[in-house]
Amino acid sequence: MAEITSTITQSHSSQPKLNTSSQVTMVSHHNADPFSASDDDIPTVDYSLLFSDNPVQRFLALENLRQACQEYGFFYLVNHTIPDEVLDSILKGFSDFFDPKTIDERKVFRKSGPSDKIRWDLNSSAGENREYLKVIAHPQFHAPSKPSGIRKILEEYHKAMRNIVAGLAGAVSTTLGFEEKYIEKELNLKSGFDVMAMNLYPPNSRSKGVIGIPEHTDPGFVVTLVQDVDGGLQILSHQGNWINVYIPHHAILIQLGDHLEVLTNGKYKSHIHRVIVNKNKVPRISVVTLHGPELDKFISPAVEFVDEEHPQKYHGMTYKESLEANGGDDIDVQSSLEKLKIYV
Ligand SMILES: O=C(O)CCC(=O)C(=O)O
Ligand SMILES: [Fe+2]
Repeated sequence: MAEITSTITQSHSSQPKLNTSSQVTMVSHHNADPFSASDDDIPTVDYSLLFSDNPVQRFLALENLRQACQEYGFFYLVNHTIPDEVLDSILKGFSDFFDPKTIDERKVFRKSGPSDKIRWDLNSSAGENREYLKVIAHPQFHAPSKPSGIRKILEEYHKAMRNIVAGLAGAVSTTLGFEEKYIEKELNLKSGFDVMAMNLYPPNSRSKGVIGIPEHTDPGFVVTLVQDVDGGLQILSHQGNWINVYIPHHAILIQLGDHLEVLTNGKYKSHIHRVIVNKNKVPRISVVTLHGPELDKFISPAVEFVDEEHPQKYHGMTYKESLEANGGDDIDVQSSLEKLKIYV
């Protein structure tokens, strides 16, 4: 792609003047990578300090969480209480699950209808390059039974992650100035609808294009993500620049979901992200959980976030309606944030 740039020259008057004739220069962008991203910092939140008995420590940790939610919308969670072995075993478990030799066994989970509880697919095209398994993990837990042990590993991981998310809901409520149970009640997280996606991205040598998963935001309260190796997850910041994600070993990436954005009338936002696979030498596995509200819960901006200065920015919908608003079904959870937004 080439771009014409004009040069600004100083004329005799003190006003700058646009020179459109002889000094027009051609700037070539043939080598510009449209998927490049910066290595800007992503905030880190210490989970254990959010519950510290030391009031000063707790206050500072909550303030750090508030800034991470308001100024970024995504952060690394450390000291989070999930044992390293639980994280290692889910990543190892899915590395075994995605064994290329057993691909035919996974095909039984190909889409069979809108009420699938487990779904598998393999996309290998210019627009998306990943193999994935999705399961509905809450309120009822579903999992494949092979390879042996995978169900137990998945269940243990999901249970531990739900505990963390319940703690985060309390802490995030506090940062918004509410009592700890606020988000839990507004979204009815106890009966929340959780979907897990285990993704396998190919190395660049086996990819049909640069995109692992195209740009999107995710519905729900928060998304939790763990991975085996760094490689290609990028998030679009508030400022509009793409940032590479490098998750510290055994940390969890937290991304705020669309329905926290709706509930807070845009104070805490979800962020567009994508996965780019063109630099990966090895395959990459991620385990992503969308922790959602109860399906029948109607979610709209809470009155506390709406006033003359902050008019209502989103329509209300039940969680189920919003998942289906873009033609997705329950397990194929699709963001419908654009449909929820009120444009004035
Ligand atoms: O695998 C990743 O890094 C991101 C996956 C993702 O965004 C998703 O499954 O919603
Ligand atoms: Fe996502």
